[in-house]
Amino acid sequence: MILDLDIGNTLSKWRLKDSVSSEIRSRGAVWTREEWRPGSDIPDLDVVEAVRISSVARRAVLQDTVALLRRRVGVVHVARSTREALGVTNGYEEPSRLGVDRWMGTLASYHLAGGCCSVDCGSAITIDFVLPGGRHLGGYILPGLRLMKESLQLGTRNVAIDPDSEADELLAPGKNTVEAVNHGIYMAAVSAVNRVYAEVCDREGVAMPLLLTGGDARVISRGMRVPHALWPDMVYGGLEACFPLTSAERAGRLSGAPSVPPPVALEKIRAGLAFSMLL
Ligand SMILES: Nc1ncnc2c1ncn2[C@@H]1O[C@H](COP(=O)(O)OP(=O)(O)O)[C@@H](O)[C@H]1O
Ligand SMILES: CC(C)(COP(=O)(O)O)[C@@H](O)C(=O)NCCC(=O)O
Ligand SMILES: [K+]
Repeated sequence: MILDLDIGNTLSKWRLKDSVSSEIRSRGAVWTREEWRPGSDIPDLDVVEAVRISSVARRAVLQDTVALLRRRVGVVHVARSTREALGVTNGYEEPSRLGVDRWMGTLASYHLAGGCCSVDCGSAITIDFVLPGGRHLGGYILPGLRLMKESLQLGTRNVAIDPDSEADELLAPGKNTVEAVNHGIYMAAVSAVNRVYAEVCDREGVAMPLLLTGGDARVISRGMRVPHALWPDMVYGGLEACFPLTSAERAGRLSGAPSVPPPVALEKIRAGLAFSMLL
């Protein structure tokens, strides 16, 4: 079995993948914290031959996790943000500073769709662009839904937005504090992603496929005005592409990769942008 770990600021996600069949056997998540407890937090390491890790948690968390895993597992791959990988050149002045989850998501999205926009709706919402040809432009970081809500300190933090709510309802004026907060942060996140996508496509003169991942991807997806695909395993996809271990991965097939709808024509994106400026 292969153990894949995606350690984010809020949740540490894991999944077990069969190294022969490439099937996902199990998955789970625990709150990101200082210490991992094998058995309760992560599955039985006796069945694991190799581990791949993407972590944006504090350095000490990663170091301890790697030390623990190296004692038990023969192969441990730790992903890093590099200047270039898989045909993509990192747009950061200091490439190693780009969050490795963004780098993994970007590499996976480019592998699947070519030039694209990849959005990760987690603790933070990150929006990254790669042009056709592989030049990563850099991106945008804004607070995620939960962080925005917590920062208001109105005692609404534990009332999550139902991911099945209709976008129309979430965009309507709230009639109590919980609603007003939930609808406000939703409006902030969704309009930022829609606007950033349109602005960058306009600026670069190319309509790019759009891919979303992260804990809040499903609800944000409902408010998106342009065609896009959801890819819950996008970060894992980057790990698969960087450290291929199964025959499917070596053939370039990434788990759970969605079919990506073609973007709308650039003229339409520009018309939408021009319209929003007039209001
Ligand atoms: N069941 C859930 N538990 C925790 N967070 C959730 C859950 N469902 C949705 N979320 C949202 O997803 C975010 C965490 O998503 P995730 O992509 O795992 O973030 P990160 O990679 O930053 O840890 C939270 O900030 C919260 O807004
Ligand atoms: C921006 C992030 C905090 C997002 O983390 P997440 O929401 O996935 O937990 C993470 O990618 C990170 O720590 N990045 C380093 C800074 C940067 O990318 O510029
Ligand atoms: K994120």
